[in-house]
Amino acid sequence: MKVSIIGATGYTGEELLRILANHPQAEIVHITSESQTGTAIQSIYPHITGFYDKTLESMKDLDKLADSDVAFIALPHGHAMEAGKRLSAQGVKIIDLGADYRFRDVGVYEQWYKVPHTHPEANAVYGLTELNRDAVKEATIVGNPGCYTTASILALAPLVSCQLIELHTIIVDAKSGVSGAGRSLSLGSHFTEVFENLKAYNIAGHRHTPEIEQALSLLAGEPVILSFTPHLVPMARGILSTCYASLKAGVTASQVDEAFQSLYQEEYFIRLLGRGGYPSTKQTRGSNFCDLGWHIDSRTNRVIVVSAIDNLVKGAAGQAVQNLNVMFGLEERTGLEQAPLYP
Ligand SMILES: NC(=O)C1=CN([C@@H]2O[C@H](COP(=O)(O)OP(=O)(O)OC[C@H]3O[C@@H](n4cnc5c(N)ncnc54)[C@H](OP(=O)(O)O)[C@@H]3O)[C@@H](O)[C@H]2O)C=CC1
Ligand SMILES: CC(=O)N[C@@H](CCC(=O)OP(=O)(O)O)C(=O)O
Repeated sequence: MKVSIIGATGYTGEELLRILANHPQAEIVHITSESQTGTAIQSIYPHITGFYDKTLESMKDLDKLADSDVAFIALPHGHAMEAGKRLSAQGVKIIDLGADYRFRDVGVYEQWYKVPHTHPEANAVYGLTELNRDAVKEATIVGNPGCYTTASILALAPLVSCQLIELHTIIVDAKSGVSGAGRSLSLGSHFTEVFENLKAYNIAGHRHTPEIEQALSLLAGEPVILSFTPHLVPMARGILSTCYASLKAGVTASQVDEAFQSLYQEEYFIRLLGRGGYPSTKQTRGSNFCDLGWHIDSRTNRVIVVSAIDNLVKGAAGQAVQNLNVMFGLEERTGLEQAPLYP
């Protein structure tokens, strides 16, 4: 299978290379960068072996990439649509790691991302694999989910689909490592700003809010709106999402347990730590696992679900490769079975 990566110099591009180096069916044919065209990838990311002969090409000559079976796009939002449109018209399957193909209603995308959608006819599938596997199988364009959204939707999906919670009470409180902001330099991700610091940002306005709401609304069969607060933590990788909701009257702890078991017991990448479980980012670091633990607070009648992922793996490149495997009829775990890196 011929694979290209558009935007290979960023963190998620790097992570795709790291994972695909161990994927027996993937042959990397093109990798692109605009700032470092002509540079060998080995000189940028010497820790990855397996691609010593690969040099970064420009995506300006996009038609050259048409010999690929599939292209991963790992660009900032707003930049995937032109490549997606042109390459998919030439029969190349697309997996976009950014936000351009995540929304069913392009009006919602335009409202939150402040960019016109130039490929509204794409018929893209939202690539949260565990919830959308059948559609991903048939997809030609996949909008790979965001990192906070993957952790949060997987945490809340059992409760919403089994109708166990009051939908208007959902609160998502999530923390991310700094690689979630990408590799380019900015004041907010500067070492002295982040080290020994913990802060919330984009309260009541983060762009992952409508993405979580879209997925949960589809599961609920009615509109869901919720509060989402992201935080930046001084670590390189990892997302911990703590999700709260009020239980509907009469819902028991064992109904909550059953909801998680019935949705996820067959899912290799979802590890249920059970009622009373405490997921942590280090237990998933470098892996495609999502760990879930849930608690019932009988004093407040709330359920609290804790979810941990690696933002660059299950939150981006790992899930993208999981989707690649589903789209091409491969065993879903191919290239993704590495254990978390601990401690
Ligand atoms: N980091 C994370 O944890 C996650 C990221 N994502 C999404 O994945 C996408 C990539 O993220 P990430 O790898 O972190 O980002 P980085 O900032 O690390 O990398 C961005 C990449 O895009 C290229 N690029 C930047 N600006 C432009 C431009 N104007 N035109 C063309 N290429 C450009 C860069 O290449 P060069 O400058 O060399 O040309 C680089 O390869 C984003 O949409 C992000 O939101 C999704 C889930 C998680
Ligand atoms: C720590 C940090 O800055 N994280 C990023 C989320 C990265 C991401 O997944 O954003 P997309 O939806 O654009 O893919 C943020 O909050 O914007």
